[in-house]
Amino acid sequence: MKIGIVGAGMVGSAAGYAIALKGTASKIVFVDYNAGLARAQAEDIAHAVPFASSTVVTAGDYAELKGAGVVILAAGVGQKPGESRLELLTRNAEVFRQIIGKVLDAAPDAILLVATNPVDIMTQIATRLSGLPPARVIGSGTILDTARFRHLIGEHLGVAPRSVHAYVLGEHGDSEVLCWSSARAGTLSVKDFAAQMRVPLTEGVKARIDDGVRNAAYTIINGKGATWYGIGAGLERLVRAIARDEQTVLSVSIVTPKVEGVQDVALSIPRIVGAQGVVSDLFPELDDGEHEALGASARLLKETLDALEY
Ligand SMILES: NC(=O)C1=CN([C@@H]2O[C@H](COP(=O)(O)OP(=O)(O)OC[C@H]3O[C@@H](n4cnc5c(N)ncnc54)[C@H](O)[C@@H]3O)[C@@H](O)[C@H]2O)C=CC1
Ligand SMILES: CC(=O)C(=O)O
Repeated sequence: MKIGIVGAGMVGSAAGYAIALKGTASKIVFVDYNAGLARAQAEDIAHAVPFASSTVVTAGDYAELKGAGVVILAAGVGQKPGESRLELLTRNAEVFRQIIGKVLDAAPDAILLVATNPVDIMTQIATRLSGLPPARVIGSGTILDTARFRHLIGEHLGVAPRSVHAYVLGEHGDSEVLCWSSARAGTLSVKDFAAQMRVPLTEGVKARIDDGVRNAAYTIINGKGATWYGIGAGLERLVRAIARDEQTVLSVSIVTPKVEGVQDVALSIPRIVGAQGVVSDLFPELDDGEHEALGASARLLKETLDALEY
């Protein structure tokens, strides 16, 4: 499958690098209004390919996206230290106004994968601007937060993160909901796993993990200016699920008819992803506190979108 990546900065290039190393795509095309940057990223990543796969990596104008099965949207500004994702909205909504039409003119059949922040609202904007069905405009949503959650649970319990089955729901942002009530390690609830392994899983430990997940972006941005490896790998995972029609469960954001009483809001819940995009939503079982927090997250996203004139 041919993949387009619009926005050849840190996130776009990390996604391209992960896709090229894994050989997930036959071809990658970078597009950026900084054409020199797009060419440089493509050339640099192409030099990694002989070690790993046979992916062809190039750069070009929007017309070069013709035939792409997936186009990743990673164009726009990122957070400065201390800035929230929601504060990027006005600037990045303008970027999407400039690029979505051009992407669709060249690649009308592509599934759009949105990474630009605030990713849930940008996904809703991309859905409206493109006129595509919600199932084909997928925000990376909490795919990254879910990975962070699994990493920290695995580290604490002494088990591989791939054996941890736990999800972060709602906004990819400050109001996200760590779903402890259904978190499992292997076949056990994390509570029972911790008891069997004699590892404490106190409210204090949970609060530390919550803080580590919720504030990871702020911490990393303070240290190196931006985050890119985690989301680059997450975007590759999503492309793979689509390219190979995997029917894999991933926590991603699409416009959803109703969540906790809030209508038409883009946020993350676990969903099945395959060649047609999102195939099904899987509403998880939640405890009362998680229901309430997911409702608050949905209302925040909806109100923020409604306040934006576009
Ligand atoms: N969804 C997620 O989990 C994550 C999302 N992000 C978000 O991804 C976005 C990109 O972040 P970075 O790659 O670090 O930023 P960056 O500044 O390194 O790259 C952004 C690129 O977009 C390009 N661009 C800007 N406006 C454009 C336009 N109108 N047309 C074409 N290209 C345009 C710029 O030239 C630049 O190369 C940000 O909004 C950031 O917050 C970052 C990390 C994780
Ligand atoms: C920047 C961002 O959204 C993240 O790393 O979670």
